[in-house]
Amino acid sequence: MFRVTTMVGEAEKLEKGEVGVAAKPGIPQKDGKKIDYAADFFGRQAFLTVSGQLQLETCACAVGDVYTFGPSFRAEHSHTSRHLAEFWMVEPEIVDADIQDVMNWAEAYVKYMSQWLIDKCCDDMELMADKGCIDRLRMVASTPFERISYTEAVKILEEAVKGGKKFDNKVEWGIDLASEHERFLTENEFQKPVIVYNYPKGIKAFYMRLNDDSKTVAAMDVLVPKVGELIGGSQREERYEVIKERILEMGLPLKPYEWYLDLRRFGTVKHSGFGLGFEQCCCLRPALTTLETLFPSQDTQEEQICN
Ligand SMILES: NC(=O)C[C@H](N)C(=O)O
Repeated sequence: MFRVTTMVGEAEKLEKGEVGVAAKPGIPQKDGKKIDYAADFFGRQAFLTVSGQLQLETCACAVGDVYTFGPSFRAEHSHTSRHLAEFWMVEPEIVDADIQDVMNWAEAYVKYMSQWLIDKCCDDMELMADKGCIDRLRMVASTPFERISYTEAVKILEEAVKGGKKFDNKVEWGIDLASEHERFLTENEFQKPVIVYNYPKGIKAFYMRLNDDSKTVAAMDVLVPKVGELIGGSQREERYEVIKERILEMGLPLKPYEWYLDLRRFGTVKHSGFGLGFEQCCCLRPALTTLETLFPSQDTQEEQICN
């Protein structure tokens, strides 16, 4: 019934220089206003989706709870243990759900998968997994996840720094948490999965619902030991005027989002969703600690191009 497609028309306009790219920092350019794909992440023009979320919101508003499971792409080098240029993501979109509901769903889902693996694959894991793996899964399946706001998370990290803990990345309210901070929270501070919610609006996407303080958005990340971020999600901004303002505030053009804005313009419903990184999820399980070891044929920056 539904297929996520890339916005080829928009990409063509970008290539012809019909969309003002000059205003966008970080996009390589040639001849003044055309995009220089040779200097871009994949070295040539590529049509890749980072998420099916916006289209999925349309489906959810029409037919109720929905999900997709498919490939997603990020312009991230695959040279570290945590990033892949291509990965698979499970993305549910849930109607009549707020940030509390979506945190409950995410926690229940991770617990369910962990328990399922314990019940069905214990023998396999005993054969191939590291020693702590089954215990880790049991802990994830049975322990209530800690829930802290981003502001509380920053306070904990600042206290740790005062106490002598050294991080490579700066800890400051308003800056995104780095992997090392996320792992500190889940592995050292709480020693169990942690859900961090209410992030500063400046570091999150325009579609996340603005909180009453006008500084934070109803976003949440689920962090788990050994992996860091496993899930990212949010309550979606359903108020037409507010989301329009957020798009403009982030320097994005309104035109490509008109169809998305229609979902608010002509009446709407409270809804929320999340994305679970499938490869990250697999790292929680067996003894494989890097994403590359899990997927021998995974696509990297050099290899990945969809024509
Ligand atoms: N469906 C989601 O909320 C996931 C989010 N759009 C992402 O790409 O990470």
